[in-house]
Amino acid sequence: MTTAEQAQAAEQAQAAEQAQTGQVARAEMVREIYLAGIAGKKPKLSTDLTTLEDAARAVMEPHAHAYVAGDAGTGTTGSANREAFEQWRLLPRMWKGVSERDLSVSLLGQHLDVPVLLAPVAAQTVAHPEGELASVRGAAEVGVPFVLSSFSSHSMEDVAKEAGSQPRWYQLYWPNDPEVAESLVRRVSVAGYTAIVVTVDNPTFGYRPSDLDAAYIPFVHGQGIANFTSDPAFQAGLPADGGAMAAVGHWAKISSNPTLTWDDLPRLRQWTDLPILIKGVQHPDDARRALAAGADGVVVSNHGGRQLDGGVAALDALPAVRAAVGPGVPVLMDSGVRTGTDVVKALALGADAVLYGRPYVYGLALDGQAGVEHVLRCLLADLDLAMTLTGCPSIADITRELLAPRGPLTI
Ligand SMILES: Cc1cc2nc3c(=O)[nH]c(=O)nc-3n(C[C@H](O)[C@H](O)[C@H](O)COP(=O)(O)O)c2cc1C
Ligand SMILES: CCCCCCC(=O)C(=O)O
Repeated sequence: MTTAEQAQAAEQAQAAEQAQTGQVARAEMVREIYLAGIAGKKPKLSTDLTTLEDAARAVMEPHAHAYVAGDAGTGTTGSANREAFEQWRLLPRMWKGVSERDLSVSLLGQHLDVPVLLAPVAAQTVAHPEGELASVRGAAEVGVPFVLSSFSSHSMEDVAKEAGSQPRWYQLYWPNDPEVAESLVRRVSVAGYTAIVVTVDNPTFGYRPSDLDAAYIPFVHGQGIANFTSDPAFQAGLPADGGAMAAVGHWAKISSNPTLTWDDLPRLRQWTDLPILIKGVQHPDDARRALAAGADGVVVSNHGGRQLDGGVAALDALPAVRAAVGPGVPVLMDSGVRTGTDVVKALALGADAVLYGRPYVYGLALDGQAGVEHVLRCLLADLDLAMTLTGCPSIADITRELLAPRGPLTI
């Protein structure tokens, strides 16, 4: 071996050792909340999600809680999302050597410590004054990547400064103004975001009785429009003497875009080299069309049941979408994911990773950054334990064989 080869081998050995140590440290961190509980240390916030949501409801302004919790119409899509997870049971396997678990995945060429990202949630200052700044810090602390909503309360640049080294992605609501759309997209890469998630299930706001009864949506009150008010192309379209209300009015005019078709996607490609995921896909043909139009992957989602009432559960749509796009294409899912075992079920049915939505907003409302961290630690501890108990030392071990439909086994 030459000296150069020896040095390279030593470097590789060191990198492998560091990865191993990092992995073990992560597993310990993930389990911290569980081990603390067993050791008799009471957590500040509940580790039970229903209790946590009740506590959040008690501290949040009623209209803010209505906005976060709200579903479309009679809530049947929201209920279907949860029922779909209940239809499946885990069938664990024993003696699979699970003393160490590796929760990491590789997606779009990026290393993710865990197969969970924070879902884009608009206007987070309704839950806590620090909004997305606290959420992204909490996520970074536990190694969870963040997807920032187009309609965030803080600008993408300000959020980026708080994000640490975890990957951050940007969710795009493609505005009905080409100059603003292009300007936003170009800012995304400059601010260090590493993927764009284009949401397609929102050509208009859903029919949400809780918001209508409370006569409240955050944007009308100037919350959730920071990416626009900080944008030069948006500012150029404002009347000179307009003031804050003019910004809200202009935002309302361009923020939703029912004109879009799949033929528009190549235009986005001209503005960015970043990978593009399409969020809100439910029909397998739409997944195929998204890829044909230039997308790199899809997010199976019904927006947490907030858009269309009476829709299919996202988990029920997932296997057909996976089958349509084939094994190598990134497929994420959200809508109804609440626990570590839900994550295992989604992965077993074809997702590469999940987006986690409302629960972290409840953590944010209860205790800012620490609340988000708490909720994520609970989820990841539960996921780590679920992998241990089902016999999965790595994410690749989570396969369809782990699942059985409710009822007697037919194996
Ligand atoms: C308060 C709230 C605001 C949301 N804002 C956005 C948004 O700006 N962009 C987007 O793509 N999805 C948005 N979503 C949808 C989430 O990204 C995700 O699809 C949904 O929360 C998943 O459902 P779950 O929270 O019930 O699991 C929002 C969801 C909530 C609850
Ligand atoms: C016209 C689209 C408004 C979307 C608001 C943010 C969102 O996705 C949600 O509340 O859900």
